[in-house]
Amino acid sequence: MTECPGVVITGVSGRMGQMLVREVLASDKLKLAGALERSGHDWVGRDLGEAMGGAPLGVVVSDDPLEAFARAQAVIDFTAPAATVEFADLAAQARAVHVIGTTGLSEDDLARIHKAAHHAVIVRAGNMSLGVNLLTTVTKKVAAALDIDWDIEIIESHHNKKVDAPSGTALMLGEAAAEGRGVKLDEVSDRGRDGITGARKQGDIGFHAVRGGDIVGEHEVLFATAGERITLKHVASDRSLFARGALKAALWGQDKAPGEYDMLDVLGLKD
Ligand SMILES: NC(=O)C1=CN([C@@H]2O[C@H](COP(=O)(O)OP(=O)(O)OC[C@H]3O[C@@H](n4cnc5c(N)ncnc54)[C@H](O)[C@@H]3O)[C@@H](O)[C@H]2O)C=CC1
Ligand SMILES: O=C(O)C1=N[C@H](C(=O)O)C[C@H](O)C1
Repeated sequence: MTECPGVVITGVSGRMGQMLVREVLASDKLKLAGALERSGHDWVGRDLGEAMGGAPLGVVVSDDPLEAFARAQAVIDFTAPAATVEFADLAAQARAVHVIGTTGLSEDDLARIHKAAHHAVIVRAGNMSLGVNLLTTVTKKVAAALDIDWDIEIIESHHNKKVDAPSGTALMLGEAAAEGRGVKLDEVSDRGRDGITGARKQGDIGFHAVRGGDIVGEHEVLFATAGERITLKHVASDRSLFARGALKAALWGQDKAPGEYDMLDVLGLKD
C-alpha cells in the first residue's frame, strides 16, 4: 500500500487552521506531518491536540517552516500575505505542493508566488468551495450574455474579524464578470462608494463589503438594468467546506507538473 502524503498546516490556531487540522485528522488520504504558528505565539512548543483543547496528538507546534516543510508532500496555508509569500519560497525549495487560501495578496506578493511556482505546484484560490467556483463560471457566462446596459455589483458579507476587503471571493467573481465582458477588472473596478460620487459610470463593476458578527461568507453578484435584475448568490454556513476543498487540492497536486493552478483546475471546471 502506498503511504498517504504528509501535510503541514500553517496558522494552526486560526479559524481555518483549526478546521484544516480536524479535516486532515479525519482523512484517510492525507496524514498530518506538521503544524506551524508564528514565532512568539503561545501555541509554539505545545502539543497541537492539547493546544486545541483535546487529547495529545504527538505533533508539536513549530515556528520553523524550513524544517517542517522538509518532511511534507503538501503545505496547506491559510494565514496572512507576508507569511504566505515566505512559505511559497520554502515550500518550492522542499518541492511540496503549496495550497494557498490566504487572501489580500498584493501584486508584488502574487509575482513572488508566480516565481515560486516555477519549481513546485501551487494551487491558489480566494475560495476553495465547489459552490463559489461554479458561481464564477456562471457569472462569466451571464456577464458575456448581457450588454453594457446591465450594471454589475458584487456584495460580500463576512465576520467582524476579517482583515481584507474586498474578499478574495469577491475579486474572483469580479474577474469572472470582467472576463465575460471582455474588459480588464482593474480598469472598471469601483470600490466602496462614499460622498458625492456622481452617477454610476456605465461598465463599472462595483464592490461592497459588509462586516458583522460571525458571518462565514456570503457573496452576491447583482446584474441590474432598467426594469429587471438578476442576482446570483452563494452562502457558506460552515468553514469545513473551504478546508475540504483545500485537502482535495493538496491531493490533486501530488502528480502535477510545477506551475500555478486554481480550484477550477482541481475541480475540472476550466473551459
Ligand atoms: N480561500 C478560501 O477558501 C478561504 C480563505 N480564507 C483566508 O484565509 C486567511 C486566514 O483566515 P482565518 O483563518 O479566518 O484567519 P485567522 O486570523 O483566524 O488565522 C490566521 C492564522 O495565521 C497565523 N499566522 C500569521 N502569520 C504566520 C506565520 N508567519 N507563520 C505561521 N502562522 C502565521 C496567525 O497567528 C493565525 O493563527 C485569510 O486570508 C482569509 O481570507 C479564509 C477562509 C476560506
Ligand atoms: O476570511 C474569511 O473568512 C473568508 N475569506 C475568503 C475570502 O476572502 O473570500 C473566503 C471566504 O469567503 C471566507
